Amino acid sequence: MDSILVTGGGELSGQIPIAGAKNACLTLMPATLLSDEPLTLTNAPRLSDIKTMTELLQSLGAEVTSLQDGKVLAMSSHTISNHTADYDIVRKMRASILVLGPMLARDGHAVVSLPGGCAIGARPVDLHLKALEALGAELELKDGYVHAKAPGGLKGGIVDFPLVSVGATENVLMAATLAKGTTVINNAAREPEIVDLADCLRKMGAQIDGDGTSTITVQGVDRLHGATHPVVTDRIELGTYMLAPAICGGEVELLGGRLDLVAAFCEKLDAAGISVEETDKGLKVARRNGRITAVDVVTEPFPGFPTDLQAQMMALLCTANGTSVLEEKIFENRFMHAPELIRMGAQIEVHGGTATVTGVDQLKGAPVMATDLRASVSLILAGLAAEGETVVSRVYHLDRGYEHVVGKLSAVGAKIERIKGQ
Ligand SMILES: CC(=O)N[C@H]1[C@@H](OP(=O)(O)OP(=O)(O)OC[C@H]2O[C@@H](n3ccc(=O)[nH]c3=O)[C@H](O)[C@@H]2O)O[C@H](CO)[C@@H](O)[C@@H]1O
Ligand SMILES: C=C(OP(=O)(O)O)C(=O)O
Repeated sequence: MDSILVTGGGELSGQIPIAGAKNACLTLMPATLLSDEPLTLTNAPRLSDIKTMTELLQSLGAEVTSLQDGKVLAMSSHTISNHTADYDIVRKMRASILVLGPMLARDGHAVVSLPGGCAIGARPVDLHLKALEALGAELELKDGYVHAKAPGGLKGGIVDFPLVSVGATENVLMAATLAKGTTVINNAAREPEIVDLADCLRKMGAQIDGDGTSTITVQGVDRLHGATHPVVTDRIELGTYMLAPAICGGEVELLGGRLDLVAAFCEKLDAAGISVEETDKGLKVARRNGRITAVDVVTEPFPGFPTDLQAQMMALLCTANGTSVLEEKIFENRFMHAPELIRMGAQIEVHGGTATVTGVDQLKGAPVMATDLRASVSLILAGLAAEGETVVSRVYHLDRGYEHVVGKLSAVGAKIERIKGQ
């Protein structure tokens, strides 16, 4: 198993290009199942999760061709030849549940394995299922699979989400595009990935209003057609690399970065003493002066501070002046990076969903273990600021969400390399 060796110290300078968003691409790809015409995605990220979604769609009968080194995905789903999403693929990636809504909407039946829990929390899919039931789906849970039917086709309905779910909003939004009549989704997620999905679906002929707000209205249409769509910039990759100069010093420009994607995160960076400037090409980030100032962070659905940047932000706050309190409100077990950061000399106390971080002068390199995607990259960021060498093991988590992490960070002066087979 590969690991990443980071040698700390030294300021960073230069440019890092930001890829298309993993989480947008993973919901745009299943949209191909809604139409018998081709859907082409440009600006796709080159990630193992995208390969997994490719494998899943192919298992359902879709053609998926990766062009231009993986940056373009040409997909076509003339017919869905298999309506069962198998456990062996679904268990690798929770976003697999997103094939349920499209298959059900197009052909009136689908069988999808339940994804099960994961390291950061239980992550049930009850909200996906209830939302589809509101559109007339008949569901049965059997042998670990959701067996879904809509014999006369889905019908528009009112979906009232009791809590904000990105995936459930995406699933029902896709399903509603082909349902008969009008669907209203209340308490919908407002993430940029939802807006990107709605933009793509509109290009395919869907009638959607209100995406980006808490109420989305969908007027069902008889069929969707083909389209070409660029995947939105990855705001989590953007935020992650914004933290590199914040932690190490220096100045780095994030190409393709947009303030509107990371506004709440930038407010916290500002309070911590990090400057963010808009340029023609993206965002330029530098540490204003001296030591980072401690700040408190609460994770929330968009437009709040994203849970997917909490681990990376914690890495920054480990060397801040003062005590920071981080409250994780989305996932019940998303502080697994804390014990690893403690191995590097950080002072962190975790009680339930709250982590209290008291800044230390200097982190020290150590062997550490990645437990999930964002935890992995937080350990790399901490390693960049630490004295000596840090070896991050289990980096397959990282490959799910960061393309060319070693190349991107080396290009701005970081001392980082991938070590094969350790
Ligand atoms: C592929 C993808 O886009 N993943 C993102 C997506 O995950 P995902 O779509 O799975 O996250 P959700 O927004 O659905 O989860 C939010 C909360 O709702 C709960 N919940 C969700 C669904 C459900 O049926 N029942 C239920 O109780 C979850 O356990 C969690 O506590 O949004 C998360 C929150 O921004 C991000 O961290 C993930 O990176
Ligand atoms: C939690 C994440 O992804 P997923 O929902 O695919 O597990 C993430 O991107 O940080």
